[in-house]
Amino acid sequence: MDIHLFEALSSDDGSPNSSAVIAERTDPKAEHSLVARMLRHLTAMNTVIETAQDTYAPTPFARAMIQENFQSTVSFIQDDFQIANLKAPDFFKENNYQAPKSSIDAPFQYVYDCKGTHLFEYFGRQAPMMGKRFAGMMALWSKDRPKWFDQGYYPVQNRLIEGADSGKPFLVDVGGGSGHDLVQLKEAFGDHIKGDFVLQDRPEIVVAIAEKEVHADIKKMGHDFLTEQPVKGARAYYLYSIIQDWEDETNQQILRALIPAMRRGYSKILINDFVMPDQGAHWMQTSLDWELMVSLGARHRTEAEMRKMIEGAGLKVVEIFKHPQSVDSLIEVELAE
Ligand SMILES: C[S@@+](CC[C@H](N)C(=O)[O-])C[C@H]1O[C@@H](n2cnc3c(N)ncnc32)[C@H](O)[C@@H]1O
Repeated sequence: MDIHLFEALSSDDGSPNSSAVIAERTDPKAEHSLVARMLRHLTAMNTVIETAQDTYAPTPFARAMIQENFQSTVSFIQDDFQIANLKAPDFFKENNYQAPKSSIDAPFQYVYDCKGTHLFEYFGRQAPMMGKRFAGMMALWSKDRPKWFDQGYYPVQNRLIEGADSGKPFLVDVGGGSGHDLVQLKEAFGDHIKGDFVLQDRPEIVVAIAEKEVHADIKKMGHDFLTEQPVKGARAYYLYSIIQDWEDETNQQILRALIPAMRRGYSKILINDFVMPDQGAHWMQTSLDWELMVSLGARHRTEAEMRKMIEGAGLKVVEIFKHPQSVDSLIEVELAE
């Protein structure tokens, strides 16, 4: 990425070129023999197609690598995060092989020498561009997987759109990152939904999200979700990949902060998260569970653990929805009786 190899490969609209031509187009310009070796390896990895001897064309994946979110994802995983995985054994050794119990004392903090600072605070205080790369990765993570509002998953029409007051906030994406979810929901339902869409995140993340990335009519708002929700009476408060990031006490604080804003019998909280099965977890769940431990000292929960945590915050689980081709769950929550 540093030498813009994927851009060089995809110039000429992806027509095949020799390694010499591709090397000539890298920026900063890399030595031909280095680029040729990269291309040979990328071919072996099925990222590039060798159409003839020493002649290369990009695959759709290589072309996608030009997009900002793909580049953010690779940079975050490779440059920012991989080091925490590599050093995790040292962290475990120093901590007598105990699993991290706190989100401010995990392998990430060990590596970045920031014990006492949560990953998201670290982004805000010391590394806003790391935070932006992280948000790009989250946007890519949800791409081309079933969306919570797709057919066969959560019945948005019946459960949210019907009965929604026009002119009132429709959905608040709490800790919504780059806003990809709201953008896609808006694209899927268009004018069907009358109320406002609100994207909330930490102020530095909201500032870092470029205007072009979210529709102008999605309101953007810096808000700390540990404090009382300022948007009152929305149809839904949506939490995607939020609950998985924190320990139970903090999650209950996040959920309780929504309660004063909720209208009884009308407002819902929608939690989009992995719910770990009691047996036979999918590798996507187990590997993300590991990443959560390394970066946030956090974990995925089983259904029983989720219910206990949600009910302990003074709320009730109405129903848990799953998509047949996905390992995510959408938990619909309302105020307790
Ligand atoms: C795992 S990401 C999920 C982002 C988004 N929901 C998505 O799925 O792409 C967690 C998000 O929570 C945000 N966040 C962390 N602490 C926060 C706080 N105290 N208040 C508001 N947002 C916060 C982070 O900035 C980040 O965007």
